Amino acid sequence: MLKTQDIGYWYTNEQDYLYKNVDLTFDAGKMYAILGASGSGKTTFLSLIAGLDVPKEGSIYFNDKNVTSIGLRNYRKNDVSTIFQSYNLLPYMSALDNVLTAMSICQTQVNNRKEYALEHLNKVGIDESLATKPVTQLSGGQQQRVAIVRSLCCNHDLIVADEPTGNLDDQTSQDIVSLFQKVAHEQNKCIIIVTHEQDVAKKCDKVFELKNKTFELVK
Ligand SMILES: Nc1ncnc2c1ncn2[C@@H]1O[C@H](COP(=O)(O)OP(=O)(O)OP(=O)(O)O)[C@@H](O)[C@H]1O
Repeated sequence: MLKTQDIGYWYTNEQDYLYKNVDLTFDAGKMYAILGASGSGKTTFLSLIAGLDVPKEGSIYFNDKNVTSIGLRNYRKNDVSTIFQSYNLLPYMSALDNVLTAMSICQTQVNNRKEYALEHLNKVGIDESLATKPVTQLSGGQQQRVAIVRSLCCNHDLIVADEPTGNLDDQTSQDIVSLFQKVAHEQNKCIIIVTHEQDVAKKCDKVFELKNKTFELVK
């Protein structure tokens, strides 16, 4: 589904590159973790595969098409959903409206978008009364769950998530990871998670560790 071919990235000087010649393949129906020390470049890598930035070298292919020929905007709208560390919810809207707005932009094909969104919010413990409050009145962990539901409701084939369980208690974190697992395996999606948590990585089908500027397959 997703392939990186010889990609390299650096911010200011090429000599200070984060990585070079990265050739990785991510398949549909699998959940991946990316581990690595703070500052190693995990978030940067997610922004490349999410089409938010472009590599300095090499190319990224989604279903054998170069994402630059798909067009980054089309790629983000139709193919990939991103869960950001900082949630990036629209603060003046309710949780439900955040999800519905994303579904409308992505043109999610379901019979009743509101019912679908509420059902998915419910699955992660956000009931209708919470879902209709301004999202800024929700706790950090609740907002994180709204951001996760927003990405799942777009029904894109690729979901990338930056520390999606960083703000959640153990039980909620396990529930979210199980939900991701189910979505990957039963709906044939590809899910790529940046995480510091070994427990999360253990539940993934494959794990890459970013170390010494190289991605190593450790599981
Ligand atoms: N916009 C930027 N301009 C210059 N350098 C940057 C920029 N963003 C990140 N960096 C640097 O690039 C390196 C990789 O950052 P990145 O956020 O990708 O790491 P990370 O592995 O996700 O870290 P963490 O686990 O702490 O979130 C860091 O040294 C960071 O300081």
